Amino acid sequence: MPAQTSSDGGKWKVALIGSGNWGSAIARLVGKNIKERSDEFDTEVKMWCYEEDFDGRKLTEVINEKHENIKYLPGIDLGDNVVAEPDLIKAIEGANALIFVIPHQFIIETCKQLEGKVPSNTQAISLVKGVDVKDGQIHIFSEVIKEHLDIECAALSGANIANEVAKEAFSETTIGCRDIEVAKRWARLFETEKFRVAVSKDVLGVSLGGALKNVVAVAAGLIDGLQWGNNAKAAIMRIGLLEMKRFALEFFPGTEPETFVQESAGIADLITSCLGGRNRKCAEAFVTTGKTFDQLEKEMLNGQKLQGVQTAKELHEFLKARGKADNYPLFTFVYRVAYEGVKPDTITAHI
Ligand SMILES: NC(=O)C1=CN([C@@H]2O[C@H](COP(=O)(O)OP(=O)(O)OC[C@H]3O[C@@H](n4cnc5c(N)ncnc54)[C@H](O)[C@@H]3O)[C@@H](O)[C@H]2O)C=CC1
Ligand SMILES: O=C(CO)COP(=O)(O)O
Repeated sequence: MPAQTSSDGGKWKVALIGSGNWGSAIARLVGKNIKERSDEFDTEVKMWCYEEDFDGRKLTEVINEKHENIKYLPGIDLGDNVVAEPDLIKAIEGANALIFVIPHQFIIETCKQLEGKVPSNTQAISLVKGVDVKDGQIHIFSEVIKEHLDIECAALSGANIANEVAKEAFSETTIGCRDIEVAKRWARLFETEKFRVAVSKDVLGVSLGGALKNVVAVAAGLIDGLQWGNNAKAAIMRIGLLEMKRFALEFFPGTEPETFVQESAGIADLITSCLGGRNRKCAEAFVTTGKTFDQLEKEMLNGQKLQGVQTAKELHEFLKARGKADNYPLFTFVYRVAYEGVKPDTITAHI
């Protein structure tokens, strides 16, 4: 069969920037898919790893020997066409399709290292859940990546707990991409029978659903820690979803409100994160142990990163500068609990 072409023509050579819990699960999924679609994708997938020692050895060496990320996704075979690479520039060499999948706090420093080194016909997609707040401005990471590297950048987000996707349990996701041909090609790269992809033009809504739900998931975890039960948690999800949508529409004109209620990147991600995510888990322990979020991240996540608490801080900085913190009471409450010692059990007086 001849190679399929898309708006940029020819085969895509894919590289992943990131190799954490979600990064590794996605590397496995993409690596497996690519083997079956070698007519339009190069079969080898380079996966950039932020190098570290693990049991006295380099983590990348162990990943490449065992085909398993024993630290961030233990027990899952990544496949022999996924190759870990500690050098960022080598990892993207020859690639024309970049998947960004690192914790949001590291995106800017990583993009800076890539500036001027990425050919202009490269396509990118951000799987990062978070927002960038700087100098009173707020941006989604697709925009940040586009700005730094001068390339197009789509977004993928959904109800996608990494360990479940890695085990091939059924999930849905949403790709936000303005160019429909490119969107379809990203969908062919990611879609499997068990990982169902919907395509939308709403890059903003897709990105903001993933970023903002992390803050709501922290609130849901506080409710679990307080043992207030399911009615209370459902209320937090409902109030949180409305706050997410309102924030997106107020500060990101052009966001499609339907994305929040119709797409996996909206309500479904909110639900799965409030039931089973890391933000939820650590927030529950915050109440039951009295430890700080920094301590809990270190003790409970084995190197994985919390996104919701830092996002609450970034949103607060942005909203406070505009005198609008009180208009977003749930986001503001999470910030105050994490950083100002406000007691979780006062939530009903705040929201
Ligand atoms: N884990 C999950 O279930 C899901 C995560 N996401 C999102 O995907 C993004 C990436 O998450 P994960 O892959 O789970 O990461 P993770 O939470 O497992 O983070 C650990 C990764 O960060 C890397 N890291 C540490 N310091 C770094 C630095 N200075 N520069 C670059 N990398 C560094 C580590 O080497 C490791 O690969 C996040 O925004 C997250 O919200 C999205 C869907 C599901
Ligand atoms: O984004 C996620 C699921 O879609 C994972 O959320 P956590 O970071 O809270 O684990």
